Amino acid sequence: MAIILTVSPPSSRKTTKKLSIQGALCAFVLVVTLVFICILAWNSWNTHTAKLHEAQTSTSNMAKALAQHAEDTIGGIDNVLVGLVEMWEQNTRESTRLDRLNTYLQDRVADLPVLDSLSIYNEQGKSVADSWGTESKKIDVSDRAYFIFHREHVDRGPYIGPPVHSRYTGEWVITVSRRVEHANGSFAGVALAAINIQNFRSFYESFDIGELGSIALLNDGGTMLVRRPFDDALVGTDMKNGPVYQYYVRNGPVGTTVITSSLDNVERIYSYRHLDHYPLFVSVAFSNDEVLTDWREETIRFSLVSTIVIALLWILGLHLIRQIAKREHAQSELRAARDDLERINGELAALALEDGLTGLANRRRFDAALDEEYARAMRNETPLSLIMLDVDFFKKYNDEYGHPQGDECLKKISKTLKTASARPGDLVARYGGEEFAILLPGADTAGAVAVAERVRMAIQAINIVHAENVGGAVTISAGAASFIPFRKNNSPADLVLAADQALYEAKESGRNRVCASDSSKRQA
Ligand SMILES: Nc1nc2c(ncn2[C@@H]2O[C@H](COP(=O)(O)OP(=O)(O)OP(=O)(O)O)[C@@H](O)[C@H]2O)c(=O)[nH]1
Repeated sequence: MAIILTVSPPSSRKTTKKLSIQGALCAFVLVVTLVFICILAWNSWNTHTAKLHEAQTSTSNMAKALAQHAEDTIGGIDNVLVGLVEMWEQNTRESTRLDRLNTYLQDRVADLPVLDSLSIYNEQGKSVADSWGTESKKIDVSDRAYFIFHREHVDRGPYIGPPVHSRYTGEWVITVSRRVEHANGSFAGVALAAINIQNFRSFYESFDIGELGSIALLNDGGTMLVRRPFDDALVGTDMKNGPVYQYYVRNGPVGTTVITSSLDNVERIYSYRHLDHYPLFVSVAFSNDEVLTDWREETIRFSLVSTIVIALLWILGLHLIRQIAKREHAQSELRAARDDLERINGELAALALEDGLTGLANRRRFDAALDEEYARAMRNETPLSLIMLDVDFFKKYNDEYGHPQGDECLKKISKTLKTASARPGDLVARYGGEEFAILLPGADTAGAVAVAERVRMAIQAINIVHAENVGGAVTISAGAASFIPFRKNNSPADLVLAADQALYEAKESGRNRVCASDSSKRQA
């Protein structure tokens, strides 16, 4: 027998469910990725802001410290100048005093390493006393800005001039000077302190401001006094139009801003501070690029790690999605296979209880049905009847017409048996060979005999030619038996035996007839 297995396609509901699980997983991975990227961006932005803020705080603190340094330096020197002016004005032109003054100047310069020289010039600009000694007597400073300023201004305050090359050493110096007056208030000369800018340079070099950072000391007129990185050409440069000076002019004595330098085009975070008592201001700057170097490297590192993590997440997610898809597919195939198997099992079970030739219940099913009905009849105390039928002279039929024809004959008889015993609870079975059984639950002997008689006549009526039989057509003999199991206290086998004995009696008494196992026999 060929069994055709058909696999049912997965239902659309399952497909939708599968898609929704995969979609949810996809959405989850996407959300995790986006959250990850947002956290990374947020963290990066925070670090960026913190780094800039940190740099601003550092430059601001440094500007304050350097302004204080300049303040203290200039202040200390100015104090010396104040004393010097006082000493000179009170002891003018006393040669003995001049010697003492020279020594005093040399001692002060020795006390203050930041000082390059201390000197006093008369109203013609000629040196009259200085820390260098006699050689300096030839020096004439009448053309210097500080000399002209004091000659033309009665202001007694300190004057900080633009950087100049020292006429003693040729080095760049920053000059701090005060006016000296005669007793009548007329101009008597200038007391001058020269600061070698190398001192400021060395001091500024000691700070860690990176490769591209800068420190500058400017006067209020925008003239560059000292700058790190040092460039000889920049000393004394007018920076009035520079962005830092312009920002200072607009925003007051203290400030921090990001500006691209007009000198080297480097973008820097600038903090500047004006000195409290002198017309100078200091600016400190860190290169934006250098400030953000660590941040940039960290961001690149984080981004790389995050990219790897996200890639792994996606690989894992896609792998999971594929696994789920495979599992869903396998499950739907399994379900389909199980359904098919159940269906086939049902068919096989039916086939296992069916007679292959006639399609009637087979012997196994008959035995099971007999036990079942027998038990029920016992419970309900109802009668159970059995008809055993046998084709008359069937051996002769086979001999005459051949075995295949005999099969056809059995099929026709089976069909007739089925239609002739039409009650729903009746079971027609092929008992074996050319012998049949009809189980009639609820039927008593009379009913069973009636059914058997009806069947016998029906088979005779289909008139299957059987030359060797009496009447020339196929006939059957039947034996009927009926029990009420409870009362009789017998077994199913007893019912079969009783029906079989009645059948034997029918055969013995001439065939083509029905016999009952009890006294109520009837002849066809
Ligand atoms: N064609 C065919 N013959 C079968 C089948 N089963 C049993 N037979 C034959 O049925 C015949 C039964 O012969 P017997 O038992 O001698 O009985 P009978 O010839 O019918 O004689 P009585 O029963 O005494 O009337 C045997 O020849 C079996 O080979 C079947 O499935 N197909």
